[in-house]
Amino acid sequence: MTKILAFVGMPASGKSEAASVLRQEGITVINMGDVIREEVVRRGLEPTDVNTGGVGTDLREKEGRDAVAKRCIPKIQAANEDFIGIDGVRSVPEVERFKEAFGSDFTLVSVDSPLEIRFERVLARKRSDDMKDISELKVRDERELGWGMGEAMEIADVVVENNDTLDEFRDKIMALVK
Ligand SMILES: Nc1ncnc2c1ncn2[C@@H]1O[C@H](COP(=O)(O)OP(=O)(O)OP(=O)(O)O)[C@@H](O)[C@H]1O
Repeated sequence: MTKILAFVGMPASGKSEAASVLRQEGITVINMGDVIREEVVRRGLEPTDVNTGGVGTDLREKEGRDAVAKRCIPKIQAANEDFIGIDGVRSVPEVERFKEAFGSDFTLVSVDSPLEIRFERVLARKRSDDMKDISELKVRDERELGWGMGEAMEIADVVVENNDTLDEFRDKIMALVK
């Protein structure tokens, strides 16, 4: 059976950093956002932020709130690997779908970091779609919480705090992998 480590967390909490620790260990990481980007391409649309958001909403409306998880499951099964990472869990129905498919081999990890620290990191990473003001990060937090991410974080199997150095955080993720 495939063991799965899936990450959930607020914007800029450190999910990509956690995923990169897995990748460095040679573990395949499936990004749930990529599933939506694939559907954008399949529909012949440009991969803009608006189109990705629209297709994500449309998929959830037509195929249920666990739509993206449902599309990830065959990918995980086809990969036929011992260990897989998942970046981008956003709601309880997704967690339920994964638990139904993989049982106790599925471990949900909540990456926790306070707003102020996340905002400092956002300023430092200079990503094109990032916010310039802490109030914009709060708006993004609210949007994610509106999709049920808070509840998904509450049912996580493990909580990893990321409010110290990057090295310390990477060590914690490495310990989980081991
Ligand atoms: N402990 C840390 N110390 C310093 N910088 C960190 C730490 N953890 C993460 N970062 C940096 O903070 C930024 C945000 O982290 P990351 O991109 O991993 O978050 P994310 O949860 O994937 O964000 P999003 O959901 O917005 O895509 C990145 O530039 C990352 O390198």
